Amino acid sequence: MLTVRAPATSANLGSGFDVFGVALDRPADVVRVEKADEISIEVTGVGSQYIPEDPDKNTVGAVADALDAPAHIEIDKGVRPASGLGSSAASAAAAAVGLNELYDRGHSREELVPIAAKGEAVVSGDAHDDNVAPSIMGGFTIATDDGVTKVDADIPLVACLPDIVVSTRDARRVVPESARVDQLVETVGWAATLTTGMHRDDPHLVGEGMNDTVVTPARAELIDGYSQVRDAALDAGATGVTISGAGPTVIAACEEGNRRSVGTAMIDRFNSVGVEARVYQTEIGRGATLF
Ligand SMILES: Nc1ncnc2c1ncn2[C@@H]1O[C@H](COP(=O)(O)OP(=O)(O)OP(=O)(O)O)[C@@H](O)[C@H]1O
Ligand SMILES: N[C@@H](CCO)C(=O)O
Repeated sequence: MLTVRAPATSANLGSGFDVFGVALDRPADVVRVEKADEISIEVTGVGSQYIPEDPDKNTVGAVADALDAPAHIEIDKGVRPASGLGSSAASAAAAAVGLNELYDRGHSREELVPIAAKGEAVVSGDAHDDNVAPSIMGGFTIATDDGVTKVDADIPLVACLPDIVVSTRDARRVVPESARVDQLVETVGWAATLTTGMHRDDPHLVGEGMNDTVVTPARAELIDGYSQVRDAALDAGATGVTISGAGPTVIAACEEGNRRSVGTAMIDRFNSVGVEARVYQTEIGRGATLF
């Protein structure tokens, strides 16, 4: 039996819709894989009551199929489903790394990204790579059809998860079908600024690059209190704030010493609009770890 820990991730980061992602130091899923004649799945942990054990409906089933690697797969969820923290991707990433090793398939970490993304297609109808790439490879990742570029970056982050459920499938329905040229121009500027910030470990450039006038405003409507929470985080010293993945988690970049005050401000503001929330004081972390 092999054990793999794969981290939560935050996709998009505002200006990088379906492209940018970061691995978070915490929380994480822990997945155990053991060779078997057919695929079977057991799920425990946070939100496990909402996660199907049917291999056709769980992200890890699609990964085992793609690797032709039948196994008994135990998933201990640390990442709540429908959180915007890449919950479905963390399990898929862990399964891809574990089954690749168990069956000695010889794929590189980068080659495992599109394989793990097949699991994402099962739950959201779309095989986007922006959560599985950082969960497998760690750091800040730029995932395109041409492959994954990874930057090891050190940026303090606060992820605030409200007690609201937003499925990726629903959040993709509100994404606008088109954008104006002036919006494309500003998005390119922000994306370039964010990428430079990651290279320089500069939370101010990263925060500025987390802006977005195309997808985030449409999705903000799905999260009660989003704009108030964003303002509160910025007032408390966050350098940038946006929706994490498809939401409802709200993610803030900040300086090392500001994580606690930013997190407290975000929770308080969600509470003030009647929404319970919890906070992860975290940072950009490593990819899936095999034990
Ligand atoms: N192994 C798994 N872990 C978590 N959710 C799973 C898994 N397999 C299937 N699902 C289903 O996927 C859905 C959650 O995935 P979804 O992409 O909506 O959330 P997320 O992964 O937290 O968000 P995001 O991709 O925005 O970060 C739930 O309906 C859940 O039942
Ligand atoms: N890029 C994806 C991430 C969520 O899985 C989205 O925002 O829909």
